[in-house]
Amino acid sequence: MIASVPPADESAGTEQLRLIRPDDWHLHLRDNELLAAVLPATARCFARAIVMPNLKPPVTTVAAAAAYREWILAALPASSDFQPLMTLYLTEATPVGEIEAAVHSGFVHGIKYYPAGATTNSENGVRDIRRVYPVLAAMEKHGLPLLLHGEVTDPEVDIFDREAVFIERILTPVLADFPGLKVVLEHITTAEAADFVRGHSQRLAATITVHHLLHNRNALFQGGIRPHHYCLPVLKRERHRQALVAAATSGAPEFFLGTDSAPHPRGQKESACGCAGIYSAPAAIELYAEVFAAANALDRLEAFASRNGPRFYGLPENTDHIRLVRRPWTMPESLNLAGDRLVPLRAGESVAWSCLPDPD
Ligand SMILES: NC(=O)N[C@@H](CC(=O)O)C(=O)O
Ligand SMILES: [Zn+2]
Ligand SMILES: [Zn+2]
Repeated sequence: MIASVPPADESAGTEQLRLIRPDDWHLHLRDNELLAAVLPATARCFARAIVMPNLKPPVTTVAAAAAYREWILAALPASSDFQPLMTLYLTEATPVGEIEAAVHSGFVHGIKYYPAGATTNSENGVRDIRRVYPVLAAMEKHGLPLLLHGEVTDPEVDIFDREAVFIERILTPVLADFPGLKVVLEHITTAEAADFVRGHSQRLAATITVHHLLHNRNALFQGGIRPHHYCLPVLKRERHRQALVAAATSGAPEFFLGTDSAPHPRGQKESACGCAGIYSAPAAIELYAEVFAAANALDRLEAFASRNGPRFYGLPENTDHIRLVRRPWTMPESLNLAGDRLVPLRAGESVAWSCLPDPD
């Protein structure tokens, strides 16, 4: 929880923004102590979140997603009406019948594709996309979106090119073979990805994280190695960051907010082989506001954060609001986690905006 948000200041002149309450269309909530530690940070501002299924073991069935959903609901603060939107982890053994069950469940909103070995807990992911073609056909038929971690794992491909090569080798053929399939290219990191998504906007969308909007790859090596800025897909060069800011702040409906907030205990980040993932939830909407303010596009933040996502997923917009006030506060150096600590994005530094509930 954020202890350091100052009390509301009604003084004239403080810049304020009222937004339809936003949603997070790409989130890692984890389980056990981590779930309890991180859930309030998201629920304080976001109404809903697409919850990623890369637990150990992965959430591969509707029954497992139902149990995980109950677990999340039970871990919420009593006053919260936050809604987890569940996903299933696609494996080469996922039966077509699971897709029908997912559609009928009413709480599964997408199927997550991890190329095996591409990222955290992706060992059970897909090695050969052709093996899941019958499942993709069922998703196309039922209108259930495919959510992609869009990086190839071919060790011959440079890590900075893995997203662009994924678009060429996997995404392009999948879109051609399943012309009615709805697809989200998750956490895009390159100008090429933004251009590609723009060119297929009827049925292809993309989430954009706040860390890819704020930072380029220099942030990984600022005065020394910075494990808390390591995530996948890895941060790219400045021209890509600028292209992502242009896409997010354009208001175009195919781009929407997905934090990819991905907490790992400090001990697993500050390590000789540290985990990939940036924990951004404690200041997510506030940091997006910084990005939009810097681009002179605060009037487009509501489209990106609150309207484009529900429209793509076929869900209603939220009816309540939040208030963002330009009032700085300091993010703690680290946050509580049973037996360890969590180091959030912007640790020990100032965040320009504060998020408050709207009184209405
Ligand atoms: N983004 C990351 O760097 N890590 C994510 C997995 C993912 O979204 O690829 C995680 O679960 O830790
Ligand atoms: Zn991913
Ligand atoms: Zn993720």
